[in-house]
Amino acid sequence: MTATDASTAHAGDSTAEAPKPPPPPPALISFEGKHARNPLAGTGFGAMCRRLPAVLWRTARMAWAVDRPAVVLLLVCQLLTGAAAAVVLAFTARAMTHLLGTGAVSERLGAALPALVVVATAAGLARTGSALASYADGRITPRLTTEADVALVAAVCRVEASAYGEDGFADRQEAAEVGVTRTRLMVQDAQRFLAALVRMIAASGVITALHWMLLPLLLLAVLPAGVGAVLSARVDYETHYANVGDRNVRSMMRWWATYSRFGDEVRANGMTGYLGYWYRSLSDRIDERTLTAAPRMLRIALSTSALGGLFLLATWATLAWLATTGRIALPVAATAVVAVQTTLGALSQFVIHGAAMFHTSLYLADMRGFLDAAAERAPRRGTATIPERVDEIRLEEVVHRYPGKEEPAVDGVSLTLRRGEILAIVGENGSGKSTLARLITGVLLAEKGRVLWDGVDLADADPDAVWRRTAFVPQNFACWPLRARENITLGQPRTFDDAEVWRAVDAVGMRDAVEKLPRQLDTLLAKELWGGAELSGGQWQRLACGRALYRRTPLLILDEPTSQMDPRGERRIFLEIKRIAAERMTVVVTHQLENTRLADRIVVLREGRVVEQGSYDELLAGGGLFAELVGLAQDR
Ligand SMILES: Nc1ncnc2c1ncn2[C@@H]1O[C@H](COP(=O)(O)OP(=O)(O)OP(=O)(O)O)[C@@H](O)[C@H]1O
Repeated sequence: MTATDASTAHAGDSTAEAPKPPPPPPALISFEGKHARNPLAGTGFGAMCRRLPAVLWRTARMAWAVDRPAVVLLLVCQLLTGAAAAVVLAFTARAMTHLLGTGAVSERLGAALPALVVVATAAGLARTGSALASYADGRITPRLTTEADVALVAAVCRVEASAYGEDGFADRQEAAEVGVTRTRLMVQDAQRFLAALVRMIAASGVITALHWMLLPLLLLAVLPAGVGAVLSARVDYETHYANVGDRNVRSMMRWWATYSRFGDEVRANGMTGYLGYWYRSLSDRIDERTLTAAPRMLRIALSTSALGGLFLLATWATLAWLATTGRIALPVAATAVVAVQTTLGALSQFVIHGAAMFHTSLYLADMRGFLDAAAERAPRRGTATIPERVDEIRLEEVVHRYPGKEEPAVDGVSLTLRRGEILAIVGENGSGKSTLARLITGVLLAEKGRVLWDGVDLADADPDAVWRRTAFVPQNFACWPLRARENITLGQPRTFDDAEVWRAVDAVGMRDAVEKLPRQLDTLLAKELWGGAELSGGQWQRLACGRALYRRTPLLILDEPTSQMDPRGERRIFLEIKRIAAERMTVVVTHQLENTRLADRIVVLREGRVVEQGSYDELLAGGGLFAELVGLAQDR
């Protein structure tokens, strides 16, 4: 995917008189990756129809997995409704024969009565069956949607971190999200399609018994509507597909623009107007594509309706001809009128719901495709386990290049970290520090070279075993909308009481702040939630450090852990790191070079390579990049 700013104008002059450039419209997003191939491109009508049995089968399997009794109830009800429809039609015909026959009215009514009773009973059964089928659908659908949603979230959480950087991954995820919301229509569509199918078979049998010519004509009358519905679904999906990228960026922007955490930036920088303009411009662009499709939809609807109407006219004309030429008796002709209406209704429902199923299946295919793609990107590294106590991490000529980048972010780094050691990683912005931290933890795998934990290559190790032994504070940590307790334990408590949690809270100097929360450790840390509370930026960072300390793992790795902290908090964290260092390997990435005094060794990165390493004093005396950076920091 490429994004190009439609305008690169800059506001150069802030005086009121000077002309200002207009606000730039949203970036144009165009697909160039292989994922951009519309799955419908080159698919013919026949191929589209052949999808239906597969969709039905998959729906049935998914529904069966969530609620078997409801599926059985649904199927039984469909059969019952269909059979009842056939009985209604057949006995209506019988009643008609009596009612339109010869003899006194009372005699004719009397003769027709048994058939009318059967019609009423069957109609009642059909209604009951239909209500029960809706009930079964109501039981299956919410759980089916939840299953799909949970599967999607789990799949995304499981993929290798490198997948996020793949071209189009986020757009495919967005398309899959639409698939999840469409899951709610899946059972309904399938149920209505099946109901119409059963009714159609029943009605076709009855109408064929009246005269063989009627059914083919009715089929011809309905077929254009079916073709039209499928073609319209195709156009609708094409529009949806063209809008995926824009919709994705719009929903991202919507979140950033409306999230309270970023509200100050939006207001105090006067961004509200631009955000509103941007949002509307992008929405207009999406609408424009949708509106472009409208005339195509109209053409399809008009032409297929006209064709269908012609065939329907032919059906009625044939019926009139059969009756007037005496080829069928008058009572049979009257029954045929009812039968034609019923069969027409059943056939129309059949094609309309068939098309709806096809339509839904397109979105579900996106979801399925994404889940398959995510499964392919799940870690497949091997099953080698890591010892409980890790004594050494060794990097051998490690190289990592992000997708689409010319230069590697980490370029041939070799270093060894031993238990009890504190390693500081420093360097200018973009020199590869965070990437190196991600490689040490195995969140990223080396493209070349090896990362060995006690001799086990992370490329062959079970990632869960590695991450059970890791405590990582990334540069961009999350402010979880969980209780304060879970923000420390991350839902992985080590003890049954809170003693360890308070110990971690104390270690980062947060006891006062947590005790002042309305429900202490039970307080939800999200002020948007009822009863929730908010922390300051530095307090959040202290909490993030607290959870890493709580884990007590062989590797503690902190990427800019104190950038928002006051000097007291910063000192406290570093003293704690030093205090517990003997039991583990510690890596600290920092721009606060004074803090590196506590490290046993400092590694200086430049353009992904280690250019210096040694103790604080050695590097300062060396007069290299480190000494220069320290000088710049002191010169501020
Ligand atoms: N997810 C990513 N996808 C693509 N490129 C990335 C990604 N993360 C980082 N990079 C690139 O890799 C290089 C190294 O980035 P890295 O974040 O490791 O630097 P850093 O030394 O931690 O920088 P800083 O001091 O600003 O945090 C940079 O050129 C950056 O643009």
